[in-house]
Amino acid sequence: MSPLLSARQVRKAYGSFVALNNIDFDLARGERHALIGPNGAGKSTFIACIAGQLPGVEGSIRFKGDEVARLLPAEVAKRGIGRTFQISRAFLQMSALENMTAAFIIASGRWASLSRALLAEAEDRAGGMLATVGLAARAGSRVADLSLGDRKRLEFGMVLAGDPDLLLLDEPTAGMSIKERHHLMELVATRAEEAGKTLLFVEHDIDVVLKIAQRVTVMVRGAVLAAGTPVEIAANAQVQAVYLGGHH
Ligand SMILES: Nc1ncnc2c1ncn2[C@@H]1O[C@H](COP(=O)(O)OP(=O)(O)OP(=O)(O)O)[C@@H](O)[C@H]1O
Repeated sequence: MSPLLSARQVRKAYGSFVALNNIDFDLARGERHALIGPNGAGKSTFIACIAGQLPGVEGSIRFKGDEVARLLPAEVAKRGIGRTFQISRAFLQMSALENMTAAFIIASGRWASLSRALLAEAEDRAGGMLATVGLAARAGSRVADLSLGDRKRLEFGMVLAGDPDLLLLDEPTAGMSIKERHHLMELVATRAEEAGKTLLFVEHDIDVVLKIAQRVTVMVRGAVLAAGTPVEIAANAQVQAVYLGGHH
């Protein structure tokens, strides 16, 4: 089967600094794929390239066979690529339910013609999604009062509201305790599998990666060092050298 996403010779420079140097990368439909590597390897840059957030991306990124490398973020989203965002300050005073409702209204594309019926429907679906991500009991809580883990669950639910085929998660567990990290990523993996979503995530915790990912790509200094199953990657001498060699 042809890959859901296929990147070829992707290159991105910030001024004279080359952050991504001719990346080749394939993502199979339905797969949970982790992107790992030391700080500054280019992982976030690659995620941003796929999401259409960076100008001047060279090379090819095909999604469902179509070239998406130079589309705007909204166009990329429309084609079925969703990425998580930190909830912005303006929305922190709103409840979890209100944020999730907004996500469903935006996903419906009918923001401009908001009716009572649409609002009720969005609220209903938002309640269901909060339950799906384990936040039913926090529906009325202000986002500002949620724990980091609960906020990340909310952000994950909000990207699921857009019903993308491919979910991009850039360090979804940053700042969380080991236990919380495993809980969140188990939830993400289960929900992604149930909904038939493809998952590409950046994660620094190798234990989480080895448990959750079906395939792993290791990046170092803007290039792909290795790609394979978690077992292959864990046994790869070059990868071990990077992680044990003090570059991490
Ligand atoms: N807007 C920018 N302007 C200039 N250089 C940038 C910019 N964004 C990122 N870089 C540089 O590009 C390189 C890759 O950064 P990127 O954030 O993609 O790496 P990363 O693998 O995600 O790292 P981390 O694990 O620390 O998040 C780094 O050296 C970074 O300093």
